[in-house]
Amino acid sequence: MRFDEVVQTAETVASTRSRLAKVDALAGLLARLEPDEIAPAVGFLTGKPRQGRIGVGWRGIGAAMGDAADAPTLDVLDVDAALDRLASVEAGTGSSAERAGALRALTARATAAEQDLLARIILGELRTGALEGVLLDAIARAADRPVASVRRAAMLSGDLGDTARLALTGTAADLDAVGLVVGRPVLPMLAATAPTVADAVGQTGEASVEFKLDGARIQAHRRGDEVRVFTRNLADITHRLPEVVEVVRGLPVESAILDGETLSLDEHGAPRPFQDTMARFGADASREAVLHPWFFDVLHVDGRDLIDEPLAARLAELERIAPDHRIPGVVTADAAIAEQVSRDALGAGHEGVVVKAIESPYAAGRRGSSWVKVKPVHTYDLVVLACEWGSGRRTGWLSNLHLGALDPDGEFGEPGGFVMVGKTFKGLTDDLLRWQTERFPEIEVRRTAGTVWVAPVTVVEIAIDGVQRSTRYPGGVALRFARVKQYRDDKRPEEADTIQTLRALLRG
Ligand SMILES: Nc1ncnc2c1ncn2[C@@H]1O[C@H](COP(=O)(O)OP(=O)(O)OP(=O)(O)O)[C@@H](O)[C@H]1O
Repeated sequence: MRFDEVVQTAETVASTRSRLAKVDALAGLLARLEPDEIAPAVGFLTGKPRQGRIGVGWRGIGAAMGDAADAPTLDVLDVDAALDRLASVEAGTGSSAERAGALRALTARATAAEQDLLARIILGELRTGALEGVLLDAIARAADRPVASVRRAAMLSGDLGDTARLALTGTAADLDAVGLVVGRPVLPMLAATAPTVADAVGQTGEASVEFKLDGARIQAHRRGDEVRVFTRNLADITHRLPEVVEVVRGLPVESAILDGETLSLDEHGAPRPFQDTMARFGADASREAVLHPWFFDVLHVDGRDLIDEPLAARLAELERIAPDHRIPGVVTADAAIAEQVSRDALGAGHEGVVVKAIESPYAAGRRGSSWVKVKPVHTYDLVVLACEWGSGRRTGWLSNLHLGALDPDGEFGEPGGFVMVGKTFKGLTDDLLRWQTERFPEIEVRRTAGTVWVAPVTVVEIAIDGVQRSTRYPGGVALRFARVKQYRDDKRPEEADTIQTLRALLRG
């Protein structure tokens, strides 16, 4: 298939608000793909190429976008092969020139619309949070399979392209046979939010009310002596967490998949700031903080998949295999007892609680209502749209952040775009100022004397005291007393909080 057909479908999907029309366009495209084109095309549509990170940034892309071809000639497999070449350039002397050459060879054959999509694929910058859900429907439609089967396979394999290929080319039984594989990460189950613990328990009924530790999500897989640890986004960080690997290797099991949180504690056992934990996940990992794993779920033990078992059974297994590494919590249906757990959690310096329906299965990759988090401090994940140069003590540093909330349906602009809701320079440490002054020019899209506008790819967690109506900002809402808590490298922009969530606070 011509790459241009993928471009046109992506344009159709972006230009309509109708979910049905999006599914129609995508299902039509999927049905026309050859088997070996399916996984690459799904990678193009979701901005997550099969090859993973390509290693070309904004500057590299800008430099490679010369004259465009008049007519489309590229095939899906041409682009896939070119991305293979780009991704396989080894870092080292001459690598950027080699990458630039390979990229220019590709873009020279692309039309202007194709170049545009290529840039966004390579930067992984497609706004596709909502699109993945639509794609699941489209795959189900094109393959004539139940959406539930497609979703389950996608969540358990963590790979939408592979799932599409299997759905479209295999039998229904092949799709249903996709299960957990020890060593292959599963999309984690996520939590909804409630304003109070009583509301949360009202929603779940009898629940495991657990401390919500403010660390980083980990998924640990063990087979024999081999242990692998993955992040919330399924990146393999085994080599960064030797202490966690040791703990998992010491458990009395042959194989297991565990879900939990890791964080560092100070000498009194109180949690250290989230940044200390995240520093260990980053490229310049320091070894100062020792990380402890705390597990709250178990998905597999010794050949048995547990994801369809009720939480009560999974917790019993967890107690059996890792009693010393369980997250603190209490099983109760009584709101007063649950409130006490929350007070204990906050008293010990943690974020709040997660209230989990005791009968619920593990819904991989879903933010359902079986898990409900309650955090007294309001924090929201927003996206940096621009940054202003500081003054006074901050002269020479990029300081004041322009913050945007996700607008998934384009209620205030382009679907999947971001709506500005406020600015802040509060809460920024010198380390963060230094980091953003280095980082933002790398993702700059334009600048004026005082401000650098950046690609909307950086997620930052912001604490606020509330919101107020605004005539200045297009979404009609502005943050009150916003301050930076931390950058969330483990979140993608399409996972940011939405403008609708912030607007709902106006009513609250
Ligand atoms: N006991 C617990 N059970 C589940 N998740 C927990 C627990 N303690 C801490 N967490 C963390 O809280 C998160 C649950 O909230 P959610 O599913 O909304 O993820 P999130 O989008 O990363 O949220 P947040 O930004 O609040 O951490 C998990 O991803 C996990 O990292």
